[in-house]
Formats: sequence, C-alpha cells, structure tokens
Amino acid sequence: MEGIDHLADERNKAEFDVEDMKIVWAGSRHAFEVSDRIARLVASDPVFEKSNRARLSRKELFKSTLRKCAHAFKRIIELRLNEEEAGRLRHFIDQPAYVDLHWGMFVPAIKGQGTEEQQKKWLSLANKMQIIGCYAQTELGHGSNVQGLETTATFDPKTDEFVIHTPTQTASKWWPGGLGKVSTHAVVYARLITNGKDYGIHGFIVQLRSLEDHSPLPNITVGDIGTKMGNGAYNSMDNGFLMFDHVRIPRDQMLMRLSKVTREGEYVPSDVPKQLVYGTMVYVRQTIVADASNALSRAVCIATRYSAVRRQFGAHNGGIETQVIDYKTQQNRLFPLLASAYAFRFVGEWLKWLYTDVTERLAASDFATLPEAHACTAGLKSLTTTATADGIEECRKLCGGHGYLWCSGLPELFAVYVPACTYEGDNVVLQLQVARFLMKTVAQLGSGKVPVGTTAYMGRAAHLLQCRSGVQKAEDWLNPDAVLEAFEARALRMAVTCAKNLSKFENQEQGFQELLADLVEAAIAHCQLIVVSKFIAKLEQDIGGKGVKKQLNNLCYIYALYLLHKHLGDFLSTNCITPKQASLANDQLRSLYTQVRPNAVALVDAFNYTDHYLNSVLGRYDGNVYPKLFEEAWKDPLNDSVVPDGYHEYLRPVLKQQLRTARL
Ligand SMILES: CC/C=C\C/C=C\C/C=C\C/C=C/C(=O)SCCNC(=O)CCNC(=O)[C@H](O)C(C)(C)COP(=O)(O)OP(=O)(O)OC[C@H]1O[C@@H](n2cnc3c(N)ncnc32)[C@H](O)[C@@H]1OP(=O)(O)O
Ligand SMILES: Cc1cc2nc3c(=O)[nH]c(=O)nc-3n(C[C@H](O)[C@H](O)[C@H](O)COP(=O)(O)OP(=O)(O)OC[C@H]3O[C@@H](n4cnc5c(N)ncnc54)[C@H](O)[C@@H]3O)c2cc1C
Repeated sequence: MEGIDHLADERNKAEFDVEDMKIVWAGSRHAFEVSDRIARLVASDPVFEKSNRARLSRKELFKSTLRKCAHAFKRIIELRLNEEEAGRLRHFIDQPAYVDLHWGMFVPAIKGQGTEEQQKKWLSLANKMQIIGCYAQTELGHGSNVQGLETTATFDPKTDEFVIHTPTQTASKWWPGGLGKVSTHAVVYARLITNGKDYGIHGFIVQLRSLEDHSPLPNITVGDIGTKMGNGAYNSMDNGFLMFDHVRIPRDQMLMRLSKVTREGEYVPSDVPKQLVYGTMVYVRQTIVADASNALSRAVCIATRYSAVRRQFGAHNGGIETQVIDYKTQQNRLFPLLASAYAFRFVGEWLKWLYTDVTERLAASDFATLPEAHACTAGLKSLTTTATADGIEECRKLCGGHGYLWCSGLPELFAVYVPACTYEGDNVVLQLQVARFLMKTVAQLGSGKVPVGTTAYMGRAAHLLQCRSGVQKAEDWLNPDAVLEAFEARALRMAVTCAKNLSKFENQEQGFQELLADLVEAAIAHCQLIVVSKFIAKLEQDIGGKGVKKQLNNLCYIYALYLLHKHLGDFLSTNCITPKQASLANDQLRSLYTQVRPNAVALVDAFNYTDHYLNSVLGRYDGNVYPKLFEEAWKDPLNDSVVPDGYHEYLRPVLKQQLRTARL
C-alpha cells in the first residue's frame, strides 16, 4: 500500500537519535546539509532518472551519460555550485562517466606534476571544460608494472618537440576511462628518451581529438575497448585504446614540475623523490578509500531494510513469520558489514587528513612521511575495496532470490564496484607494497630509528612479541586496550615471522618472491589494525547526540571482534590469544548483535540515502517491496506482449512437432 511505512515499527525501536547520527556519518553538519540538498536536487530532476539503465543498449546508455553530464554542467553553472557541491552532484548522479577521470585524475595530475605556468595554461581550460582530459597510463601489456610501460617520448632538439610513439601492439594504451570516445586531451605516461638515453616514465599532455569536430588528430588511433561486465554498470564509461604513430608535441607539454628537459635536450633530474611522479595515484587511492564506505553502506542499507521486511518460517498457530533479520546467521553476515561501512567511513576521514598532511609537508620539502602515505593509501585502498566488493555480493545473497534481480540494485552495484579491486593498482600488488614497507620497518628495529605513525606500535616490539592477552570474560573484549594489543601483537608477530623467514634466503628478492603469500597476510593484518585503531580513536572524540556514541561503540567492537573471529588462525598461531579467549570474543560478538538488532534499520537510515540514489526495490525507504517488485516486472519489455516475439517462428513449430511425435 502506498503511503504506509512498512518499516515504522523498526524505526520506532531505535535507541538513538538518527538525525544526530546522520551528522556523524556525513562528517559535519555542513557536509550533511550539502549532501542532503544536492541528493534531493538530483532525485527530483527527470534527466537524472536511472531506473531503466539495464534496458538501454550500450549506445543508448552512453548517449544518456553524455546528456546527464551536459545537464549536470549546465546546472552547476546555473546554480553557481561550488567545487564541493559539484562533486556531490556528480556523486549522486551515480553513473560512471568521463567527468570522473577529468576531475578525478586529469586535473589532479596537472596540479601535482605541472609547473605553475603549465597549471595556469591547462587548468584554466580544463576547469571550464574547454578541454576534456583522461589519465592514460596503463597499456595492453603492462598495468601493474609501471616501469615496464613501452610508449616512448623521444626529444627532438631540432624542432624542440617530443615524439610520442607506440612501438609495439602491447604498448597501446588500454583501459583509460574517458579516452574511448570523449577526451580531447590526455596525460600520457611514456618513457622519456633524450640524447639516446632512457630516463623512465614521465607524464606528457597530449591532444588527441580536434576541438573543432572531435575527429582524432593525425597519426592517432583511438577507440573504445568494448563492453564490460554487467548491464548498465560501468558500461556508461568509454574506457579506451590509443596508439601514436610518431605524434609530435611541444617540449613544454612534458609535465615539468618534478624533472625537466632543457631546450638543448639535457635531462634535469628532480631534486625531490622521483616517486612523486606517482602522486596522482596516491591521491586517487585516498579518494577510493573514502568512497568504499559509500558503496558498502548502500548495499548494507538495501540488505538491512529488506531483511526487516522479509519473513520466512517460524509461524506458530497461524501467527506471523520470523523477520529474516532475527536469524543469528543473518546478523552474523549482515552486522559486520554494517560495522565495516562505519569503520571505512572513519578510516577514510583519517586518510584524508593524512593525505593533506603529507601534501603540506611535501610543499615544505619534507619527504619523510611519503613512504608511509604510500603504504597507507595502497594498503587501505586494497583492504577496503576487497571487503566492499565481497560485502556487496554478500548483501545480494542476504536478499535471497530477489537480490539477484537487477531492480534490487545489488547486481549493478557489484558490477560497477568490483573493478575497484583492480584499478588504481591490483589489490595484491598494493598489499605487497605495504609488505615491503613493513619489512623495511622491521629491519630498522633496534637500529635506533623509532617507528612513527601507523608503525609506532612496532617500537613496542619487546612487549608485543611476548605479551599474552589478559581477557578473562566476554566483556573484557570491550576494552580498547585489550583489542588494540591483540591486533598489534598479531600484526607485529606476522611481520617479524616474515622478516625472519626472509633472512634465511641469501638473495632477499628471491626470498620475497617465495614468501609473497605470507607477506600479503602480514600486510592485511597491519591494515586491519589501522582500521580498528582509527575507529577506536574516533570514539575518543567528542561525539554528541542521544545514544549515538553507544551505537558507534557497538559497531566498533563488532568490526574488531568479527575480524578476530574471521582471522582466528592468525591470532591463535601467533599465540596472541588462547582458544578460550577466542570463544569469549564470540560470546561478546553475539551479545553485540543483540544490542544492534533494534537499531539496525535506523543505523542505515543514518546514511540518508534517497530512493533515487539507492535505486533498489528491496531497499525502499518505506519497505513496500512486494507490490513494487510486481510493478518492475510488468515494466520489462518481455511483458509488452502476452505472446513473445518469435513464437510463430521458433516456438509454435516445436510445439506442433511434439504434438505429431506424441500421436505416433
Ligand atoms: C572516487 C574516485 C575519484 C576519481 C577517480 C575516478 C574514477 C576511478 C575509476 C577508475 C580510474 C582508474 C585509474 C587507474 O587505474 S590509473 C592506473 C593505475 N595504475 C596503477 O595503480 C599501477 C600499479 N603499480 C604501481 O603503482 C607501481 O608501479 C608499484 C607500486 C607496483 C611499484 O612498482 P615497482 O616496485 O616496480 O616500483 P618502482 O616504480 O621501481 O618504485 C619503487 C619505489 O617507489 C615507491 N613507490 C611506489 N609507488 C609509490 C607511490 N604511489 N608513491 C610514493 N612512493 C611510491 C616504492 O615504495 C619504492 O620505494 P623504495 O622501496 O623506497 O625504493
Ligand atoms: C574499470 C577499469 C578502469 C581503469 N581505468 C584506468 C584509467 O583511467 N587509466 C589507466 O591508466 N588505467 C586504468 N585502468 C587499468 C588499471 O589500472 C590496471 O588494470 C590495474 O592497475 C591492474 O594492472 P594489470 O591489468 O596490469 O593487472 P596485472 O598486473 O596483469 O594482474 C594480473 C594478476 O597478476 C597478479 N600480479 C601482477 N604482478 C604481480 C606481482 N608483482 N606479484 C604478485 N602478483 C602479481 C595480480 O595480483 C593479478 O592477479 C583501469 C582498469 C579497470 C578495470
């Protein structure tokens, strides 16, 4: 029935103030108000309709994406939206598009790697979208191994130009978003060659298409790489291929903030770490961590509301059946994901702070925290995207059969989200970067160099390598010190074990390759510790609102104790806890589930998602699921006619044939 809130009973059960929790989730009252206003703006604009996305052909979907982007740009200008508001507008439109790469990578790459003069020239064009850019790094043959890229940029001193060339098929750029059909320009990563010497990978601004008629410029071959996983989903994006046949660009289109090539062709190396050429990736990884909680919370919101609506079994004497959310198995799968959504929100906030801090330090020529910023962004990007992709799929299963329908919102969300485990660095490759950082830190223990920041705990190695958990009863697992010590001891012991095993190899690199799987496990343990510790740190902040802190406390310990339960092998094999303590952690976890249960729907309401943004029949705010499932079914093109197209050609003859056979 329209107008009835089928989840009203659930909402009435809440023991905290949802409006206050909305502010905590958003990060500030200001952030909440901006998000709320812009989400409503998008939801009320028919151009941003998306409920029929799965039924569009790729061409129709792509054209609708262009239309949405153009309309968004028009609205941004008409309403004089600022950068923050424009970013929220793109977010709530919720359709991957070339603009994501233009604003998310092309502009940041120029800001980070261009000289002041280059920024002035290119950003003034890019900011007005008089040019549209993408980030062209990955090639057909190499993505993870950036040093293995083959595209060349050879300096020609006669003309003061670089010659950009694709020497082999595997050197073709392949994957850049926005490249296939839209971008007029790209930041192209290529091997810089001058005076016959290869100086490695550098960034160059290259024009790809005419600003008059959009045709590719001479000697440039460009196109879309083809349809990707899922209906709708990431297919609104024109991921592209690109080949250069000796394309010439002026010397001043090399991004020269870090290193330079002079008019004479002399290479002037950077006086700052060469890794800064990877700076855009650090920036984007940080934004991907912040975004993980958006995707996970969205799936959890759908699964929680539907789990409260859905009833199966348990009716006695004709009574009402059990809401599936009341099954402990459902809670054990759903509530850790709810807790993870909040955990990733807070670690994302912290990572943003870390990124801002390192950026300010770099500007003051302090490079000391760059390795840690790289390890944190790489490791947390890997951890949060893996957990989010797996979590979305788990939410689909939590919704039973109906979760598999496109209109549940979950299949498309999964298909859009899952490449986050690959782009901006394959998640295993990124954890190996963390492992290298940890092995270096362990090697320096005892050298007098005190580990700081997220590795500060390693400085307490003497204690952490021999301590035993003091937990004696289930409630002891709600003590932050007990939880932190267990996670710190586990992370340190795993890292030290890897370091010891590495030292048995004469050739360290060979040893590293042999121990890759263990190293990844140690890196994950370190990253999980970061998330747990940042959640605990959040609880130490001044958080107001009726009952809000209590709920966050419950979620924090669900997150930590669920991880402990899931990775019990690590905690037991490193002797950080005993089997009895593990069992107490489980008892505590069950008790926390019971405490969260009456608040579950309100905890997902606190995300403040509009029905437009969720785009899910199962996750509707009013819980009116069943009539709406029917409405969606009737909209399917197969139901346009009672007898399907093809009946006369293909179905009737078969049925007639069967009749004849049956008569024989
Ligand atoms: C909300 C999102 C907003 C906007 C985006 C919109 C949409 C997003 C959708 C899709 C966009 C996708 C874009 C892309 O995918 S772009 C391509 C991304 N590609 C990668 O991520 C490649 C992954 N590979 C690497 O990053 C590196 O090559 C790797 C880290 C694997 C290093 O390999 P290698 O061991 O060969 O290292 P070297 O290059 O020799 O360097 C070693 C040295 O450098 C340090 N290092 C490495 N990376 C960084 C870094 N980023 N920052 C700082 N330092 C770095 C590394 O630790 C070593 O240090 P040391 O041991 O001291 O020598
Ligand atoms: C949707 C999408 C959008 C993208 N957008 C862009 C873009 O805008 N611009 C751009 O430049 N690129 C983009 N990319 C490319 C992306 O960055 C790369 O695909 C990504 O970095 C992974 O690299 P790869 O494909 O070479 O994987 P590979 O490295 O070939 O990975 C294959 C397997 O090998 C394993 N592996 C590789 N190296 C190691 C190692 N050293 N140790 C152990 N295991 C290893 C990996 O774990 C993985 O299992 C995009 C990709 C996708 C899917």
